[in-house]
Amino acid sequence: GYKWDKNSLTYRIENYTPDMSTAEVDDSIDKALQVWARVTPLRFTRIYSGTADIMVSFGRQEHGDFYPFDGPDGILAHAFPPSPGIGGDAHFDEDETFTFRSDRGYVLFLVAAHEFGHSLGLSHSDDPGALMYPVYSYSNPDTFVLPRDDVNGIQHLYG
Ligand SMILES: CC(C)C[C@H](C(=O)NO)C(=O)N[C@@H](CC(=O)O)C(=O)NCc1ccccc1
Ligand SMILES: [Ca+2]
Ligand SMILES: [Zn+2]
Ligand SMILES: [Zn+2]
Repeated sequence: GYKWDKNSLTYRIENYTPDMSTAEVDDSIDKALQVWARVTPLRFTRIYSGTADIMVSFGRQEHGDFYPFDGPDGILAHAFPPSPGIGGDAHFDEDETFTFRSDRGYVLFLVAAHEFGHSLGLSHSDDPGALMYPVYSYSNPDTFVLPRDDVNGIQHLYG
């Protein structure tokens, strides 16, 4: 389908990047989901075993689907639109350097928030200020506000 037919979704962090502490990864993923929960009826519950709607993992090159990663830079991550199975899952390229708050490397919170947009059914935006714009650009995670284009997009699906 093009959207989830339920508002309560589960997520599971399957593995961790060595670039950050586990607490920083957990916080980045949680905050990235909150970005979308704040403007929709969607609610996210973390589970620690079994299959979640949104399975979060780090991998490099060939990592189990037909979309191998490409080494440092280029593709940073990808996520699958809503559906059973791999739908909703978000994969992060382990050959990137992910960071918590620094502008050196890619801020995991920002990349994850973008990927979860895809996990919820959003495509890319042509608005250069949008989170769903195809190319990453650094912004301070502490002052991040979801741009209007993205709010409109997600509320069009789940508003
Ligand atoms: C064709 C897809 C698989 C490209 C892939 C992407 O959009 N994933 O959601 C990706 O990693 N795009 C790069 C840019 C690129 O490959 O040219 C990116 O920076 N995506 C992550 C991103 C984009 C905007 C804001 C935050 C994070
Ligand atoms: Ca890459
Ligand atoms: Zn993948
Ligand atoms: Zn994308």
